[in-house]
Amino acid sequence: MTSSAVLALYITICCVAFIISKIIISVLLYKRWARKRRIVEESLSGGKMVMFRSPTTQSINSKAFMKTMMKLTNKDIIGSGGYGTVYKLTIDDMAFAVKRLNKGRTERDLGFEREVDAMGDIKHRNIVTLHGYYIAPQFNLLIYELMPNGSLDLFLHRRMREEKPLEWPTRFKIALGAARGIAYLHHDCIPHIIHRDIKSSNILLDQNMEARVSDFGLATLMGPDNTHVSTVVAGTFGYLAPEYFDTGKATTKGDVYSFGVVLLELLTGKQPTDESFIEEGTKLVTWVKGVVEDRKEEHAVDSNLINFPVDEVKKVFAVAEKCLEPDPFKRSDMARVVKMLEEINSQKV
Ligand SMILES: Nc1ncnc2c1ncn2[C@@H]1O[C@H](COP(=O)(O)OP(=O)(O)OP(=O)(O)O)[C@@H](O)[C@H]1O
Repeated sequence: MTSSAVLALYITICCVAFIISKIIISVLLYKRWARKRRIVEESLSGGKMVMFRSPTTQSINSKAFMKTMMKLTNKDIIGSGGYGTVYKLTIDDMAFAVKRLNKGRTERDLGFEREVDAMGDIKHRNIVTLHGYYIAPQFNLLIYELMPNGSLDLFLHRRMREEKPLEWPTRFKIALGAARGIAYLHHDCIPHIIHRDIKSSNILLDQNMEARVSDFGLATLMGPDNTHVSTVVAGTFGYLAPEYFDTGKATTKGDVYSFGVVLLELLTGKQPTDESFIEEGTKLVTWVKGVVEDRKEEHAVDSNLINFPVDEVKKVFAVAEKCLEPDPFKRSDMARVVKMLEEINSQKV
């Protein structure tokens, strides 16, 4: 074969290979697109979307919402917990936090039902708003308002180096707001609601750093004549009231204890399960108790707090102690806790 014939053969082979590879890539891309479309259609077909009526959501089209939902990727994840993954979803310039719970494990399905039952009717400035939900054969979604400042634990314990620590007035505002939210659940909702998982990662912060109680996956509705609800022990280690381990009974006083632990986090900047406590064979609640008894509260205050009103901080330590009273009958209820914090607030100079 002449050299020009060889060259022509090479060029032909290259062209054919190029065209075949293009065809293969196109087929693969088409298959991927078709699979995605099928997933969207399947989830849209068997599912039911419910949006609660509100000025924010009335213009939202469920199909468009679900299509946007299906396009979310790992980049859109803003958090994840024991029950699901939380994504940020923006549609028509409105931002939502969408919690996706894969179906299959009964406790997750129960968590979803509890959350919808407990939160469906709640409207309170210190409780995160549930805008709606979606039920499909493979998964469930909970659609919340997005809290731009994330959760309190991020600010207290998982802060980036360059971020400023929370100042005392903000900490106090968060404490009072969270207390009002929990008191509303205990005293004003009918039936009363026990949250059962009060902790700093379930206190979210809006654009003004106002506290909003969230995550009602363990919440329990209390019948009108009940004082407690018997359950298996659930909740988060470090926040559970001592009597809960013995009795397995969820009561509003259990939430008060957990709120006391959150107050200690705000005051000391320490996590209830801080490694240093485990090494010393103690825990945050016991350590603070000793410090308060010795009247040395200043030594326990978060070292990130440079300027703080000593008297006010001591009074908040005293409120925390009332929440952490080991005997639930002697422990204050949430209405009393709000009152004590409001009194401290009104005495500010
Ligand atoms: N409405 C929201 N707005 C902004 N961020 C949110 C919202 N809801 C949840 N998040 C973020 O997602 C994280 C996970 O929330 P989720 O309620 O699923 O779990 P958790 O409370 O952290 O843990 P667990 O479920 O194990 O108790 C939160 O800590 C928070 O940072």
